Order: sequence, then structure tokens, then C-alpha cells
Amino acid sequence: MSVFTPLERHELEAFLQPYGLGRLKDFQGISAGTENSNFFISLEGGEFVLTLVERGPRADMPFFIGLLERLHQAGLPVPYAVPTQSGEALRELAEKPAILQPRLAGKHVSQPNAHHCAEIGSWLARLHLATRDDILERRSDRGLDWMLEEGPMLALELHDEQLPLLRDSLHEVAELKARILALPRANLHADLFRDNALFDGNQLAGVIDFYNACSGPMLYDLAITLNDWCSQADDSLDLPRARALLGAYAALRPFTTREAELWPAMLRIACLRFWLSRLIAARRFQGRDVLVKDPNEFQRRLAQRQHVAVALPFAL
Ligand SMILES: Nc1ncnc2c1ncn2[C@@H]1O[C@H](COP(=O)(O)OP(=O)(O)OP(=O)(O)O)[C@@H](O)[C@H]1O
Ligand SMILES: N[C@@H](CCO)C(=O)O
Repeated sequence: MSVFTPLERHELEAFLQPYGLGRLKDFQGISAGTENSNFFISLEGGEFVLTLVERGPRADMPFFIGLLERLHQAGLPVPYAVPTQSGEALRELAEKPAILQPRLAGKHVSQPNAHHCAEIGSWLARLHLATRDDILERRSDRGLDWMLEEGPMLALELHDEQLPLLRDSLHEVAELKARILALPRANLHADLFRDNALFDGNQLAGVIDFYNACSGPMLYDLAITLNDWCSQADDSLDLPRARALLGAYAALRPFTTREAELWPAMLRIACLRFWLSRLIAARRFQGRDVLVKDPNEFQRRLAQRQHVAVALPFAL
């Protein structure tokens, strides 16, 4: 299970007291996450999730809190940091940045249908529309430069037959970097996988886990999302789901010609990002009781995306 920082009841009770939300009834570590420590917290005053942020600089916490507050104000279903009675939203527990958020209803969907994908496409367009005119700047710590730095080092750990795919992909990043950075920008979720969305039946109940959020090209967010929501068991794209996601997105924010041109490459670059980050996680947590997702899944997807059959709809 992925609770990196276990908590004792007494330290939790002391931490929760300033919220004025009543007695602690129950708490439980959440095994699902891979990056942060999360706990379901049941208080007399309601159900909450406590997150201890394990990765990334503390200086970024006001960005996450500010972005979630803005999205909450814009009516998007997201968790947000609950303040204490004296107005403190960002706190510290066990020497980690800590925030308490309302627990959202709903369940993760592991086998999405076209309707789920359309809901996700609309949500992503709403995120981008709510932020593109006044972007909260944050450079991704898993961005293009990071790929170009980490890729060659990780190559040393790969088998020979994996190297051409990695080398070609890094070459594509270097070649297209300037054009990608010139694409239309907004705030990105940058990790909108199925395990970061909660559904109530076919209805999207909320999107969680903004700890990879950043500013950047909107098309990159779409590629990350599509690669997870619309991949089939053989890692190729499922066309009806992909068209539903892209169509719902484009109905709210039409794509530009430049975005349409870079779309196939963007899908590949989004695969590379998670291939590399999963290789790093696999090395870091080897032999530990931590959920590590399979890096090879994204190697296979990267290989599959060398030919992309799903064009962007409605390119201007
Ligand atoms: N606000 C919330 N409401 C309901 N459930 C939540 C909430 N926040 C987190 N969870 C639950 O906790 C689990 C782990 O949370 P989260 O995805 O944020 O962790 P993580 O370690 O950052 O994971 P990863 O980066 O691997 O997606 C989620 O899958 C979800 O089940
Ligand atoms: N969603 C990521 C993990 C958290 O960033 C992955 O599937 O590799």
C-alpha cells in the first residue's frame, strides 16, 4: 500500500482540532495512490481526505491550492483545501505539507465507455477555458526538458531492443520542442488518468489529484488524457472512445491547425513522459510495499502511436 508516512491517531487528532469539525470518528490510509500519502478521515462534521504531499517543492503548494480554489469557484467538481477556523488552508503534518479536502462521491471507472470519455473531454475543455485567459504559471517538473535530461540516463538501464524507440522519441521531443511550446496554453491537470476521476454512473462526479498540474500547451493535457482513457488492451486507440472525448472537448474549445499538425507527435510525447516516470518510480520503490505501475505499458503505447489513426476533429 502507498501510505509513505503512517500517522498515529493522537497526532491526527491534534492536527484536525483547529478545523472545528468535531470529533475524529475513524481514519484509514488509502492504498490506491502512488505519489502522495492519502487518508480517508471521518469527522463528526463530515467526510474528508487528508493528503500529505510527498513529492515536489513546498513552494508549489500555494499554486495547487490557488488553482483548486479557482476551479471550485468556476463550478468545476474538484476537491479544494478546507481552511481551519483561523483561515489556514495549507498546513504541515509529520514535516510534510498537508491539506484537508472534502471527500468527493463516486467511483473510479476502469473500463470507460464513450459516454465517460465525452464527460472527461468536456471537463478538460472547461479546465482550459477557465484558466487560459489568466494562467497561474507553474513549470512542470515532468516537462520536455526533464524528458531530454532523464531519457539518456534511463537508457543506460534499458535492454538494447528498447533503445531505438527511446532514442527516436527523444529526438522527436528535441526537434518539436519550440513548436510545442508555441501552442495555445492554459493550466493543465497533466495526470488525468482513470484513477483520478470519480463517476456516479455515467456522470462525472469529480476530478482529483492536481499535484502534477502546471501551465503549458493544452494539447499535451489532451494527449495524456486520451492515452489513458481511450487505449485498448493491445494499447492501440479505441476509435469510438477517442472520437467521443475529442468531439466533446472540441465542442467547447475548437482546435487550431497547428494543434492538428502536432497531434500524432503529442500523443507519442505523452507516452514517453509516463514511460520515463514509471521507470524512475520502479527503480525508486523496487522491493518496497508501494504501488508501482508498469513502465512497459507506456513503452508499448509509444510503439503503437507511431501511426495514429485518430485525427483532431474540427481543425480550423
Ligand atoms: N477528494 C477525494 N475524494 C474522494 N476520494 C479521494 C479524494 N482524494 C483522493 N481520493 C482517493 O484516494 C486515492 C489516491 O489519491 P490520489 O490519486 O490523489 O493519490 P496519488 O498518490 O497522488 O496518486 P497518483 O498520483 O498515483 O494518481 C484516489 O484514487 C481516491 O480513491
Ligand atoms: N498517473 C501516473 C501516476 C501518477 O503520476 C501513472 O499512471 O504513471
